[in-house]
Amino acid sequence: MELLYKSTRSADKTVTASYAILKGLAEDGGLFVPTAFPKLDVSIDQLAVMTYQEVAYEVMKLFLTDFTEEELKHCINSAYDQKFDTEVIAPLVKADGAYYLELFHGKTIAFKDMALSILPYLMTTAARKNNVKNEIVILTATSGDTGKAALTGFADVPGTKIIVFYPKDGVSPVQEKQMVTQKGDNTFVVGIHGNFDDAQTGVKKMFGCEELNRELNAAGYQFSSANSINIGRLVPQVVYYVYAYASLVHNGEIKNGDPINVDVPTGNFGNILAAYYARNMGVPIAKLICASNTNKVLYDFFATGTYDRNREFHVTTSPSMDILISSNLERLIYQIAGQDADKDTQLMKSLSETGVYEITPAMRDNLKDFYGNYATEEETAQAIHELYTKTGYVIDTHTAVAASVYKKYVADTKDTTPTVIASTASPFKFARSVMTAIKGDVSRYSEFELVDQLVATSGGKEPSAVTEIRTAPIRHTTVCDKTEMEATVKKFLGIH
Ligand SMILES: N[C@@H](CCOP(=O)(O)O)C(=O)O
Repeated sequence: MELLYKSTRSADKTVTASYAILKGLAEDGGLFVPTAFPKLDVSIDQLAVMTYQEVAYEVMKLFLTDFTEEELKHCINSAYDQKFDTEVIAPLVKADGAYYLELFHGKTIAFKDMALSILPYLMTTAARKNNVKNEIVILTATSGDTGKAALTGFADVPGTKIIVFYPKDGVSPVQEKQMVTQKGDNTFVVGIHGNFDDAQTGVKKMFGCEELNRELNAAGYQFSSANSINIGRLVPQVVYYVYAYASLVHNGEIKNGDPINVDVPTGNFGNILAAYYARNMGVPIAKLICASNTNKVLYDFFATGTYDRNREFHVTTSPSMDILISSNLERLIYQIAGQDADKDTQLMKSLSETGVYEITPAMRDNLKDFYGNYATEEETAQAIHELYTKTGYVIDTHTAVAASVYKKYVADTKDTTPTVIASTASPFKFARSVMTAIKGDVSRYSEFELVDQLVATSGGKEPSAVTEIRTAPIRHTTVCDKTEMEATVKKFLGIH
């Protein structure tokens, strides 16, 4: 049966999956959502003996129904074969009573690779299916991880250009070096004087600007997105939650049907939303634990029902989560409002005009499966230190936020349901913060000296993503004000 998509902000128009992927964001500014959640049509026992690629097909075929079996399998195999440094693409590591789902074994050592390895294939297939003649310009905002993963995925992909905006002073040194050394004639990287929210707002503004889109089309271009606002980013992320559950069953850690909790370090709300989608497909996920850093806008939202971004923005040691406007929350809002596009539009208007919205008591009732909490900077470092001291296992700062919140969750609820913590990035991306947490003051060492120390401390191997950037030449030096993003895009594309 064909699954169609509609915008969170308009009730009537439906589009195909491939169209939604091509557009990235709906014309009315809303996010594309499936008109219904498909249910898994194979059993968990069957999934438990499948490879990651096979599970990916079983999940994605239900969402991307206008892709043929051959097209989808080609996309999946091209994305996941030999691009990950472990045999198991998303291994589960048990440590201190939780299961860490390591999602960082792709080329850029962050969970974004799980979806951005496949998005370019989905995008080019979608372009072919929809007879797109324009070149697709992938506009991306990043707080550190999406940028490099998207650049790597789209570099030199024919028919595409990719432009990434990142906060100049808001990412880790490794994250920045990964991006500014990116090769590929179709890649553009821009540091902005502003934070991630400024970058994301600027990108969304360009998507919605009719005049700019007209000029772009006249020059033979059209925009799309590599952020999780694009449904083509979200669907591949659903896969690893299905896979994690099936793996726990396969490994005898749980029995088929037993509930699990999922705990996700959260910024733009895409990763935890993917777990929510997996739950709606039939995966027995009990609680969705939303872990924030000191930018705790989501914690406050779950606690009060009011979303309020009018607050101080903190630059933290988990920079990928330094976000006050969590775009994907809109998809959840739409769902808990009973798929009411008018209600969603009203709340999003309030968010953009005042920075605040409040959901109704009925909507709050629909949030019962979520638990929100946050970790301070001190608690984040403590989580890394404690886990390392107890088990020798080293986690990055974002995963540590989730680990710390998991402790709070257990203390609050006494719930002992097996819990999967999404381990979203390699500790090597945040060597300074991780080594500081483990060893104390390491300010006298350079970033790469700390990488060396981390190899010794973790007993691991330096990821090739880090080795590559040690000596790689800087290729991107553009920096602009947050108000100059559109002009910068036009300059790159030669539009005057
Ligand atoms: N954490 C992100 C911010 C953008 O999130 P996305 O999942 O919507 O791409 C980053 O690392 O850039």
